[in-house]
Amino acid sequence: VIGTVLPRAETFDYIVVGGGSAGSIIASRLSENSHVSVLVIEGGPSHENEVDLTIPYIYPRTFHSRFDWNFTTVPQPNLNNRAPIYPRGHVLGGSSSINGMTLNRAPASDWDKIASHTGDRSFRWENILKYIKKNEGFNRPPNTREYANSYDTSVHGFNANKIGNTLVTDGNWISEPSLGAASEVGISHVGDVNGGYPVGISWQQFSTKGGARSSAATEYLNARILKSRPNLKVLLNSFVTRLLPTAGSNLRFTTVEYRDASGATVTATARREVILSAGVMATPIILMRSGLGPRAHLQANNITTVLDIPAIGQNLQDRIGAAAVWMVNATDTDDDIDRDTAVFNKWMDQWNHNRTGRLTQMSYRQMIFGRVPNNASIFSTMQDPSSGPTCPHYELYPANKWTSPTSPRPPTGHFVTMNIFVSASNVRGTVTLDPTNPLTGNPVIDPKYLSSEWDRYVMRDAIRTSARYFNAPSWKKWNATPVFDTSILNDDDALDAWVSSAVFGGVHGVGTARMGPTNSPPGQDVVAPNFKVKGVSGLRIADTSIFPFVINGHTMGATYAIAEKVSDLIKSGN
Ligand SMILES: Cc1cc2nc3c(=O)[nH]c(=O)nc-3n(C[C@H](O)[C@H](O)[C@H](O)COP(=O)(O)OP(=O)(O)OC[C@H]3O[C@@H](n4cnc5c(N)ncnc54)[C@H](O)[C@@H]3O)c2cc1C
Repeated sequence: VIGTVLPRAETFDYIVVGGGSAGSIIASRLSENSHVSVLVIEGGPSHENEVDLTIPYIYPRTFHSRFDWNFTTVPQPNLNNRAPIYPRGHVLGGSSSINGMTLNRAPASDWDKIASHTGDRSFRWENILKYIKKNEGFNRPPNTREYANSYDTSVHGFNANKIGNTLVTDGNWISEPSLGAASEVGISHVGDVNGGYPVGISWQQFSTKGGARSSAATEYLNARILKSRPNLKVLLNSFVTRLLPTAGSNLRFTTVEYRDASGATVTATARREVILSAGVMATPIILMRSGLGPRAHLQANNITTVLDIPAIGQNLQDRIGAAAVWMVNATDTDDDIDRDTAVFNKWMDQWNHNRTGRLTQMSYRQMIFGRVPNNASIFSTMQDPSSGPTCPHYELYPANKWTSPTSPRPPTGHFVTMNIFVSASNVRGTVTLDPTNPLTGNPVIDPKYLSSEWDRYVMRDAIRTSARYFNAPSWKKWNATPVFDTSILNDDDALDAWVSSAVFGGVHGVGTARMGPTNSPPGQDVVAPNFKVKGVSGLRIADTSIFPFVINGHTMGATYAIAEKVSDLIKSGN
């Protein structure tokens, strides 16, 4: 059942706040039991029949659209005071409906680190894998060239009605120099990026199915499911302002206040629990508006503190990216798809005809995860913040076209862009209330990008590695030529200055309602390993905000895994 306004008398066992990547899965799993009633309150519209959310290649059209909350960060001093965009999905399926569809899981050692941090072994890689598989429908695209050692079936799930995970194995021109150059500069081949040990070069996997986006909404809250479950209701275009203590106890948070699609401010109360899944930005904001958060900050915004939880809105971690562009003499890059309508229309016709061709995926074929060398000078002053020797410090992601968002594409020429991400960042930023409008204003996002020497060091090392890769023999045939001044590579200060101008921010934020051990001191962490908010009752959080530290890969897959896990916990009465 889908709607925009709720009949007042209706009550539910569970209310899920935010029908996003995690929320869609949780609502769907809980309502598998027809005796349990579930309400989802989602701020955005439906994903159904929206072409920009369906055709993988054109996904950037969703930025700045009605499907994006359109957040920006505060000006970042280390980015020449630029304030990058911080896109978040404002639609059923949340960010999984607008994201780039790169399907990674955190490396095995990240999960093991979460387990040791929380004291809960069920987060260990070998234990979380069952939730990863439960969520997945792995498939190879049909009729494409098979590359040796490009996937490992033992780490995948094969569930037809779950998130499609499609391996890229097509022989686009870029694959040969990409794999060849990696091997020439000593980057090892990884049989499956999602096998838990991603350091090296591997074939990309995308959350697509049959040439179209496969999201938490398309698989878990699609029209078929919504129609067949009278016990599941989804309210769209309904903005949750805060949670209210439920009558009888000021520490039981099972009442949700929201502004419905008619503009009325109303409440709904769950008989059992509220699950807050509004994402890394909105979850801490909703908690703070509810009187849960750092006391001084709440006071400054005229909000009465119900429980002082200093960790809320703190510990924001992300993976920033920068784009370094190289010109090539190949003619089969994706640049012409973007700048020549006739070329785009040709591929569009093919997609419309049978959902095949270039628009079924993004401009990526391989991805490289790397580490700075063990003997790097940075380790004399700084501890390695990564989760261990098999955890990446950075990611290199070559795109078969010009993708730099900080400089416009030239009208002619063909390009390869190396997207460079810092993975194991040790920067921690904040998300706070808008002091001019604490109840409905946008989150004030300060990720403190590049504020640590570690992040700057990793960025430099990654860029230099990418230059070695493009200078390797396999790229000679394609005459790979940098579009930036390579003299910066020999000068740390010049490289830092280039990075400041080229970084485009992050989209993999975590940590603003972080999970900690059951018995950690009050306020240090927000949720316990069972996802329950510490110190209050009736409330769990399940979304990217709970991860205690940066996920060293793209975050969607890890979010799906915890959504499956929390659903299981709730269903089994834990
Ligand atoms: C542009 C972009 C590209 C990305 N690319 C990739 C990628 O290629 N691979 C990858 O793994 N990860 C990617 N990510 C990151 C990944 O998508 C997110 O980390 C993940 O989906 C977050 O899941 P979530 O459940 O925490 O939040 P979301 O999926 O964002 O869900 C939150 C939901 O809550 C709703 N909501 C928020 N506030 C309110 C409110 N006040 N009232 C009611 N509803 C509310 C939102 O509308 C949304 O539906 C990308 C993200 C973006 C934005």
